[in-house]
Amino acid sequence: MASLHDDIERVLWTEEEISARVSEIGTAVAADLEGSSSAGVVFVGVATGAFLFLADLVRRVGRLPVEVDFVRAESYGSGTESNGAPRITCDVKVDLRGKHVLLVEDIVDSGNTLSCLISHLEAKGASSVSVCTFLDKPARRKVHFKLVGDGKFYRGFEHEED
Ligand SMILES: O=P(O)(O)OC[C@H]1O[C@H](OP(=O)(O)OP(=O)(O)O)[C@H](O)[C@@H]1O
Repeated sequence: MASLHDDIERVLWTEEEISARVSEIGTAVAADLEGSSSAGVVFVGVATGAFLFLADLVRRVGRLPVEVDFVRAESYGSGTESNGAPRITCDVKVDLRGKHVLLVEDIVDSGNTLSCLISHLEAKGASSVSVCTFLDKPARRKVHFKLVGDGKFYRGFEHEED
């Protein structure tokens, strides 16, 4: 079985840099969502890519009470180009009505997946939808997404290369 490390061409950020950045985001998210905690805060990870970032983030939000769930959206075939029509193949189980959702991604590229998932979570009754992505590639954006309510956009790192 291939190792996760077999695909790594070069290191962009060290473990220490990533850890420090995730701590900064966790602190910011906790401060922003503290006042919303009585309504309920749900972190929704986009499976499967976001699972490690989500786990790291949850450990960095201090005492903010959060529920955790996952959603899966499939937009890529065997290649690396989005086909523009993500399909939700595994949905959240938590009741999102009236709650504040933080959608946690590993990468935002074309924006197709995010746009689809934000609409989906809004339709499930979330009163706000924020987004937190480990990596953002704004130069590759094809779809502009709109956050819900007083939702915010958090990014760990920005990268312009393919
Ligand atoms: O902005 P977009 O162009 O929509 O691309 C971003 C999406 O693509 C990747 O998921 P992928 O479909 O590769 O699934 P995976 O996380 O299970 O690998 C990534 O995890 C995002 O969900």
